[in-house]
Amino acid sequence: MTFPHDPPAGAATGASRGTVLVTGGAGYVGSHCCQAFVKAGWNVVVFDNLSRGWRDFVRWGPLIEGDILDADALARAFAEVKPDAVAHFAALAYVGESVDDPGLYYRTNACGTLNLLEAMVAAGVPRLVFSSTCATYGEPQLMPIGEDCPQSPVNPYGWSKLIVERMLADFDRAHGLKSVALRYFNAAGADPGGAIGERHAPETHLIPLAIRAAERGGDFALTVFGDDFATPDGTCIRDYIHVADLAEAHLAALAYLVKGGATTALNLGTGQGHSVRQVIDTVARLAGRLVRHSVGSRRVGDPPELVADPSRAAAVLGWQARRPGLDAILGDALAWHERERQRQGTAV
Ligand SMILES: NC(=O)c1ccc[n+]([C@@H]2O[C@H](COP(=O)([O-])OP(=O)(O)OC[C@H]3O[C@@H](n4cnc5c(N)ncnc54)[C@H](O)[C@@H]3O)[C@@H](O)[C@H]2O)c1
Ligand SMILES: O=c1ccn([C@@H]2O[C@H](COP(=O)(O)OP(=O)(O)O[C@H]3O[C@H](CO)[C@@H](O)[C@H](O)[C@H]3O)[C@@H](O)[C@H]2O)c(=O)[nH]1
Repeated sequence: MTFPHDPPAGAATGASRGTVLVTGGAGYVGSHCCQAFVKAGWNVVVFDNLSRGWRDFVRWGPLIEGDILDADALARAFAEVKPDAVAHFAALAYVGESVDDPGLYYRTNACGTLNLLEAMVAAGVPRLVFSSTCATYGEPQLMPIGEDCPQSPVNPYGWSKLIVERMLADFDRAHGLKSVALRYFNAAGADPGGAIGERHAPETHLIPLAIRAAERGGDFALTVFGDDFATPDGTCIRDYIHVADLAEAHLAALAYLVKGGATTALNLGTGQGHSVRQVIDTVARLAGRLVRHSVGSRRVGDPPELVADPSRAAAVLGWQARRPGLDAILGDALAWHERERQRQGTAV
């Protein structure tokens, strides 16, 4: 495989580091990464079908409206953009939906990514940063979770991402395509500058829903999915990682690949776990309002605790979360949701 689009030696120190094609760049994590890439001197072009993304989140480069299931559209995008690297966020990411409609998830996340990898090989683009997930670990017994923990997903979403990790190893062996699979724990928070934030429709994630319960008072109540887990307060524990920290890790991963780094997979988390109750209490304290909630039954497939050991990402990328702790994450999330509420003129 030849790599006609390699940036010239020294490009990394010049005005532009090159161009990143960002699939899923109109979504939550992808848009924050576009912002960080451009700030660091990369050009970005977003490739997104807007099925779950937002046109107003595409602010740092042009949008090519296209589907990763459309191999011809991908080929055209590579011919036009000639990217130096790809950051691949485009995927479907609702665990429950993946259980109900596994075909949709294997098609989009696995077949779509296969199309992307084949387009990269055909176009000679040698490096990829991929959004993987801690859902590939399933329900590990030992905390914190290191990268060598056995990967045994418990839902089709997790399997669809693990299959891609397998593809990445094979595409490196066969074609020399180098990649970093970043296994995020729970992405959370919003751009500290307030330009963009977490917007999913429908919204199923804990933090936006807890904020909605605080903002809407009597109108909406959060359901806590179980308080009988074997955790200190009975509710599930997750490792919430600020989306701006995720963006910095993506930048570090690009730099690592540009320097010739080997294909690898890394956890992105803070190493600290927080329970659902801690999230609710912190939102209530920061918002100065009650978070109306009731306790419901467990959600199928929710492990009691998922906390990262992020030490390998520190060693390989020189990265660590700079905004750990719920106050920083929830403070930025609250500020963004307040802006959204004002923008829409209604509660979100
Ligand atoms: N949010 C999290 O906590 C989290 C955690 C671990 C991993 N991830 C992964 O990170 C990535 C981004 O997650 P997110 O929360 O920003 O999701 P998101 O839904 O906000 O963004 C996904 C983007 O991909 C686009 N997309 C979906 N299918 C597409 C297709 N067939 N062709 C082109 N574009 C398509 C959507 O329109 C959307 O803009 C996903 O791959 C997800 O699996 C997210
Ligand atoms: O209405 C709600 C929503 C969530 N939770 C709980 O809150 C925690 C976090 O849930 P959520 O915000 O839905 O995130 P996850 O289900 O953990 O999934 C996210 O984090 C995963 C990695 O952990 C990623 O793979 C997924 O893409 C991403 O959506 C879990 O314990 C849920 O049981 C509730 O109690 N009530």
